[in-house]
Amino acid sequence: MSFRGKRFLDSLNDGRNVWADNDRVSDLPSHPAFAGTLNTISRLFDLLDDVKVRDHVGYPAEGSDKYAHSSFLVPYSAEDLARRSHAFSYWAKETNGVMSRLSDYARSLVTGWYGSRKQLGKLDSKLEAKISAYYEEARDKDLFLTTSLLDPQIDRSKGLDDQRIADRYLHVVKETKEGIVLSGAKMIATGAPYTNDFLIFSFNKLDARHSKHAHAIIVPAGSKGLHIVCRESFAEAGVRDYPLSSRYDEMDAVLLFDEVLVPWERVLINGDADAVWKLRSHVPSNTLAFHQTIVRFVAKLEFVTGVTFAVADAIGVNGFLHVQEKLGELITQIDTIKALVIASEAQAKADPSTGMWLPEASYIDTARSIGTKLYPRAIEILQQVGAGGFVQTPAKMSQFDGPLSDLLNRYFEGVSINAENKVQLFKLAWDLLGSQLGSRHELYERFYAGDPVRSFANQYLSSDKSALVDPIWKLLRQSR
Ligand SMILES: Cc1cc2nc3c(=O)[nH]c(=O)nc-3n(C[C@H](O)[C@H](O)[C@H](O)COP(=O)(O)OP(=O)(O)OC[C@H]3O[C@@H](n4cnc5c(N)ncnc54)[C@H](O)[C@@H]3O)c2cc1C
Repeated sequence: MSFRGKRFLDSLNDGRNVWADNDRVSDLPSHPAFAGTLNTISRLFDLLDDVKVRDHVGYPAEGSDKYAHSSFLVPYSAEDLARRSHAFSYWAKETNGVMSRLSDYARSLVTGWYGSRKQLGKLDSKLEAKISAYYEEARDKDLFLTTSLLDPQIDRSKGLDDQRIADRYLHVVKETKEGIVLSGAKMIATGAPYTNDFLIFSFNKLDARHSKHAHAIIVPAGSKGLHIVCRESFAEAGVRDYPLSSRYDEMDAVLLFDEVLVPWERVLINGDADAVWKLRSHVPSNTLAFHQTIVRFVAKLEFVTGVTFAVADAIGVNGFLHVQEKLGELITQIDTIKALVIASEAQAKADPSTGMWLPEASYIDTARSIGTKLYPRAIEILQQVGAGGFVQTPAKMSQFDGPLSDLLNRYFEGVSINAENKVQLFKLAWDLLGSQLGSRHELYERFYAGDPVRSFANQYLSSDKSALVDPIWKLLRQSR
């Protein structure tokens, strides 16, 4: 292992409270729930130390003598944007598109803030300096970052005027010389157990009177009083039977704050609901981050398509017309998202206020919204093509070395694929569509970008309606 992967793993030993079941995990890299995923991430970090591949994922950072991940590159040209896009794609393909939150999303948000620091600095007198210092630290130390923006689902019909809700949503309990002290919960944070810092602010617009809940903060994962409560792990299955779960379980967690002190240098905004909303809805930084989400989505669709094609070949169903229709549909999915990535990059332009070279946001929004429907459909097609084959497998690959070996080799073979390879393929497909990890991914693609219902509705609300409706009235006027 080279320098960066090891430094990343060492950085996790910071006293953080990661809870897996009832155990507080003392050594993440050796714990079966995290070992496989951490091995994957540290390998990705090491790519930046490898002179043969580092240009695929990094760039020589200004003011620093070494490469930084391209998610930290502030784009001022089409070349810069292409470099960012290539890095997102490269990392995503390294995990077969399955890992979505490899920190390049949250890093991009910080990069967008940094590129807009002068404009955002108007929100608070100390914000520009705080953003600059944090960006440089995160870039130069390869910090792994994630976001946690939503509040716990207690009673969505009530808001912060309800005391039960106000007490449980993350809020400031006191201010001290050192910083602000917060209690309450946030959900969900993907990658939480192994992040270095959490970017935390409210996803929803808050009313000015809810100032105790209005903050934008960067919280170190090792903060005293912060509990990272993980969902059930999917990673403990063996690599031969669950090739994805064992390597790529990103882990999701709820964050419980029990009087956590966040030092002032990490408090970007405190008590100002309007300023928090301006940061949260800041188009240039969101655009840089959302761009990552659609680039990595192409890699995921390609992977599902590859698996589905292989399954169709393995059992000889690829000649049936309705199967071909479905396999063709998968290609249209890839091309749809790819085309939106290309369109967003081709129509990129300099942002008038920051000078950053930003991809066209409307195509990115469309790809994110439509992706919530494409992914479940891709998985449905995989199910339709492989049908009962996904459960016609022995429990363990190791049974090929056991007493039934000869019979398994005879009865599990496919068109021109031996039994062992075919079962391995179907187990991979099951891990994608039917395992706990597979189900989590369908949920993820439906919701990671926010509530899809409100996302589609927002596209309508923010659209240029007159450009579409005026021609209708013009035609009708001409028809009178
Ligand atoms: C696997 C996974 C990983 C995630 N990782 C992250 C992460 O790393 N960081 C992060 O910040 N977030 C993450 N999220 C959270 C994600 O952003 C939210 O799930 C999403 O925004 C929806 O919010 P919710 O889950 O609270 O659903 P809710 O908002 O509670 O919605 C539940 C249902 O109620 C409806 N509903 C609720 N309120 C309203 C309303 N006011 N108007 C109309 N309809 C309403 C919704 O349409 C939906 O049908 C993750 C989610 C998943 C599933």
